[in-house]
Amino acid sequence: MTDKIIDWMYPNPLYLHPEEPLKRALHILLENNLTEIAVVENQKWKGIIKLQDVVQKDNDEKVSSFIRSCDRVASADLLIDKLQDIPTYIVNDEGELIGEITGKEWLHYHTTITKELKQKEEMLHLYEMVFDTAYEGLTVVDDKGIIRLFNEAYSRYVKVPTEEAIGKDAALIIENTRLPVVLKTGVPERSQAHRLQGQNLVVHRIPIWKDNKVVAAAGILVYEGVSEIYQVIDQMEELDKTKHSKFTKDPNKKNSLTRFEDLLGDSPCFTKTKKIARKASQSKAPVLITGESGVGKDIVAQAIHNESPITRGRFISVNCAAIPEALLESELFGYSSGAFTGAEKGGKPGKIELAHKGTLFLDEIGDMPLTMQAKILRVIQEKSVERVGSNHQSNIDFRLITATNKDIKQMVHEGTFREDLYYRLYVIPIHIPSLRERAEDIPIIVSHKIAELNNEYGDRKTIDQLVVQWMYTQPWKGNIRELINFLERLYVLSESQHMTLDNLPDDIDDKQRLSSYNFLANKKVAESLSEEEERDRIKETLEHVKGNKTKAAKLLGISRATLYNKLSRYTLE
Ligand SMILES: Nc1ncnc2c1ncn2[C@@H]1O[C@H](COP(=O)(O)OP(=O)(O)OP(=O)(O)O)[C@@H](O)[C@H]1O
Repeated sequence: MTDKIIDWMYPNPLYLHPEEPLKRALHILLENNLTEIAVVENQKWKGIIKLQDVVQKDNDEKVSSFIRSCDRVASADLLIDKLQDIPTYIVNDEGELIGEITGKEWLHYHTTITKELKQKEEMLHLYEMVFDTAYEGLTVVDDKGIIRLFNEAYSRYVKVPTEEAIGKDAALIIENTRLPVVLKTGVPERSQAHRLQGQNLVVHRIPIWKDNKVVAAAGILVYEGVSEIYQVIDQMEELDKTKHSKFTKDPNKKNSLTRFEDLLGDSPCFTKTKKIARKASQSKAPVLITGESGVGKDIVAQAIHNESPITRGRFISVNCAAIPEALLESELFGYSSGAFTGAEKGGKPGKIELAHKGTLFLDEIGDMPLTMQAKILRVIQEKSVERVGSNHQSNIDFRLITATNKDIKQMVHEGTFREDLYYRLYVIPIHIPSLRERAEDIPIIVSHKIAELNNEYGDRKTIDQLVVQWMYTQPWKGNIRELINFLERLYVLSESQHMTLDNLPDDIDDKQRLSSYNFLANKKVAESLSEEEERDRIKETLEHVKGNKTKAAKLLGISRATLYNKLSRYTLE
């Protein structure tokens, strides 16, 4: 409920027609204990008549002769606390009477807000108590770095009384504080070691974003002493061990692989996606993951497999768009020896066979040719597979995850995707929202990526808040992949330790910028480049990363294999 009049007014006010006799007017006024009443003709507001004007008059006279104008008229959009007097008549833009605020509505509004205020006060008191009695040191600084909140625990750590700290610049009160840096960068710094009063502590520094701007930052000192971390880590390892034994999985098998906690982002829409994916991992039902390119379909599929207590085999991934149609069948089904000229002796198992007891991930399923769709459908129905050139059927048991950035339902309507297969795949649909729809996840992704890069390059670079703000405004058509490629490029190219907007290349305008960064991943851009231009861009990228092909492929947004192909085509090796 807002404070607007529309939410509080009485929508069916009493009124009279100008042609009605005073007799009726008097009757209504006296019966309802009113001193005035509205007059309306053809729904249009005409004014009011007052009891004092009509009380001694001839009862057969008409209401129209006694209408007075009245300035207690307001629109329904006005805030109720702006009203000067009651009763006030609510009239819309067409001049129609649509409600009124009398003493009754006014009282209702006031008792409600008083109650709400009281509840808020109680909540505030509760927050204050939690804040003050928390075991962790908590502080909040405003956008200028001035301490606004400072709890008892924090006061103990820094040995400055709370009253003294409040209102002071954090840099003067907290030794080596990095809260001003977090205010500047807008990027959270979690679980960082910090030395305070000769004591090693672990701190979190969290920027608080509002309307695309950092408005404050919170500092949290989590542990009394670093040694406690080791105890916590030990406890966590214990917990992990019991979890693995419960699921009787090989604890080393999937440890280094993607898990749900590795999926960065806690925006409401992405949290929902993760929740569905987590549930899906506990069953064997087929999953169909949809979402634009680069949103994380592949890693969500991996997390589902890795967290599954059921699929103990391998995660086998096949990109249906990347394999030429002629090879797809032998890739998926394998072949027997002598199936065709050049076939390996003893034959070769296909990806479906390799996924036995594990997960088969068919990426870009929308690009699977119709003939192959029929064959896959048969495998799903019969749970058996036959290698090309053999008539031996092997039973197989696998969990199927498919992904696409196409509208498969539309493809079914158009007849390019089999309806029966669609319904086999569409059991648990998981949609991953685009980065545009969850821009609030950008800072956490940036923070992780920069920490990773710092680790990799043995550096301590930071990023300016304006760059993060600018990131909020970008379309990120290539989603997370584009964002992390962009960050890596910015990191590598920036010569200063603090990456600012100045480090963005200025030879291209904003719109082109991002598509140019991983230009080869973007089909349209790649197609529009001449061979010479493509060669130059690859050469330039390789020079920037000092010949490191893995990094070059990442920056270009292509696989290493594609990069090698291009290098040999352009004789750049
Ligand atoms: N939530 C996330 N947290 C961390 N990294 C992510 C997240 N989502 C995606 N990524 C990273 O972004 C890149 C692209 O992700 P992925 O390959 O899974 O996308 P995709 O939707 O399968 O793309 P495509 O449709 O082009 O195959 C990968 O490097 C992946 O690790």
